[in-house]
Amino acid sequence: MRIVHTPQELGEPYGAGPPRAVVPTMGALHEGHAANIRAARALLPPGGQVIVTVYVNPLQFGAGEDFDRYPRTLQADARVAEAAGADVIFAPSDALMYPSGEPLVRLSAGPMGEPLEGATRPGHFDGMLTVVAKLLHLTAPRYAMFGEKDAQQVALVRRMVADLNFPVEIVAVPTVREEDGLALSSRNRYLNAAERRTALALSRALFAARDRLSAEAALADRAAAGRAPFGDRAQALAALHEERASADAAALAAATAVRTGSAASARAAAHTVLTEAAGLNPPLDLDYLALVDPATFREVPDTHTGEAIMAVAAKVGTTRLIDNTRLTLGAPR
Ligand SMILES: Nc1ncnc2c1ncn2[C@@H]1O[C@H](COP(=O)(O)OP(=O)(O)OP(=O)(O)O)[C@@H](O)[C@H]1O
Ligand SMILES: CC(C)(CO)[C@@H](O)C(=O)[O-]
Ligand code: BAL
Repeated sequence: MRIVHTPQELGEPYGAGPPRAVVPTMGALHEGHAANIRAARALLPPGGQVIVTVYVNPLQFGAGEDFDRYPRTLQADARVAEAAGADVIFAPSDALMYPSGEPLVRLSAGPMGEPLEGATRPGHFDGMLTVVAKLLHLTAPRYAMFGEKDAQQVALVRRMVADLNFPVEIVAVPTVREEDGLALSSRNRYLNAAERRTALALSRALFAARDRLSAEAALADRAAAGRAPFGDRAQALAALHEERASADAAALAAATAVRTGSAASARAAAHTVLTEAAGLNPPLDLDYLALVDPATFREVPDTHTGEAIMAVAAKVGTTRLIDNTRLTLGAPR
């Protein structure tokens, strides 16, 4: 495996050589990145080239964010990339990426870039799309891999290549998690042990929403099959092994108005976990919990049925983390 710094060193330019798959990263590689690299390898025919880009893009960081302290670990990254099956790391310089300094012309993410990450990090997605466009020009891949952990990012990249006719297929890779559920992230290395315990609330909130929906669906199926109903709603969810049921049984018992499989139900389950984590030491400082339409990243109404993305962002100490999961909201029963 080679580390190169210019597009010329990548070999045949602009699609003339064997097909390429690119994995754009900011380095500090972990198993999540490795999954992207393995997925890239699996897509290519023999002789194809897997390129991992490593570039900490100043344009997508706001003032006061962690650009300066972001981990830069190129030699260790090379070992992870090679073990996962990459052929080359492309680590461009600032001078190559931004030859005239801060670019006067840049891409605009538009309305899908405004909520959630876009609201907390103004300009982040314009900077991200601008660098991704440049990396795609420089590497000329057939495929480009992006993690579902950054759900709004991959949705925006898909729109960019569709709206601007980029000749590349965007491939989304499922989120890799630690055994206890924490989504792998380069920023996890900022966490001490106590902060890491608090940070677990992000994934636990998402799982609580998912479990609530599946417990409610099972409950409705049971009723539809004519089997005896449980004593009350809380008892029913507990019997169906919903993780949170015992902790918020009272709230559930009172929540008779909550429709089976509804957005409100999912939001309530997640908020129970996040509220509890706000009282931990150190506390979880919630930025947002959102249940959004995957096509717009706008909040879905309580009447929404079908696919939705539940996304969460929070700070623990000085570290800001994000996570998300896909949920299917049921029709009213
Ligand atoms: N746990 C994960 N599973 C799968 N893909 C991931 C995971 N974490 C990051 N990725 C993907 O790897 C690519 C590069 O991400 P990046 O280098 O920013 O790493 P990161 O771990 O997300 O870091 P950060 O801490 O900055 O969020 C992105 O497409 C991202 O979605
Ligand atoms: C896609 C990306 C490499 C662009 O800088 C970055 O946003 C990331 O690491 O997700
Ligand atoms: N993982 C997305 C890149 C960023 O946080 O800037």
